[in-house]
Amino acid sequence: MLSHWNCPPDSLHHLPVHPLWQSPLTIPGGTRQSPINIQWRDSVYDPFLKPLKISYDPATCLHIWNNGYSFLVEFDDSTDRSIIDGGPLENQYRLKQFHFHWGAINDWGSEHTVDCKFYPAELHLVHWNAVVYPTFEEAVMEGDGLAVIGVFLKLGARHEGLQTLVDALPAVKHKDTVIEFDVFDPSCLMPSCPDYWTYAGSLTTPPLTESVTWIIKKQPIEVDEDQLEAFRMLLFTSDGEEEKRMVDNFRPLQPLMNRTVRSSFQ
Ligand SMILES: CCc1cc2c(cc1OS(N)(=O)=O)CC[C@@H]1[C@@H]2CC[C@]2(C)[C@@H](O)CC[C@@H]12
Ligand SMILES: [Zn+2]
Repeated sequence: MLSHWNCPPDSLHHLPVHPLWQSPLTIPGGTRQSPINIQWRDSVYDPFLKPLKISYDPATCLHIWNNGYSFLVEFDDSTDRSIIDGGPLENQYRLKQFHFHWGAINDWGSEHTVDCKFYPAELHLVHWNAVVYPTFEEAVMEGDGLAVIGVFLKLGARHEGLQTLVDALPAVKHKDTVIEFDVFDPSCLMPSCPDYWTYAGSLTTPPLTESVTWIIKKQPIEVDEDQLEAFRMLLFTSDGEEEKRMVDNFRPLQPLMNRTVRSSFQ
């Protein structure tokens, strides 16, 4: 029996459901929810898709914030110094923040799957359409408001660029802690291969708005076990509360409905 999002029922493991998702999992009338399973053979090559252009200024990095759901590395988005352009996008989009989703163990953790395969973690770089909308909060509510680049993390060699971020994580162990983090170039987290899938979707955390053009890189980046363990020692809980490890902070797969996933590669 294939579930409505065409992945076989999760017979081996009963995937954990984060408390945030124990409430109603669906948005009434939602037709373009995320994450989804990307069935490689069903994706459609689109020769008109352009290469994705990424230009980030490391000096726009501001701080790391544990918001009780993930840790966000936030950027100064008051100018067009860190932007993406091209790809499936009509405008350039400004980098606002990046964050990750991961599992308690390496068998799962990513939000998107490829042919029903989970990766241990997934990086999201959140950008907004400052050409058309005056603020990020307004762009969050619009169909072409956001563009999120997704990069899968797989277990392998230590990622030197990620290590500077990993070394800072103990300082944001608890929910609502923030530390200054003022130089970081997220381009170092991009895989070398330019290939990507793209589809129209949503935020995977509240407000779950259907405002995201997703750009999912085909090639994962490699990180080592110690780096994944560093993510898992963060807490969902504030200082003084009973400790709950920040793990399994990914939303369950959502139905594809009437959508096509396009690929930039054949
Ligand atoms: C980490 C998952 C996360 C948090 C947030 C967004 C997006 C997020 O990840 S995801 N997977 O791209 O959906 C976009 C909306 C953001 C929110 C962080 C908190 C806010 C910035 C609010 O203060 C106002 C808009 C909110
Ligand atoms: Zn995310």
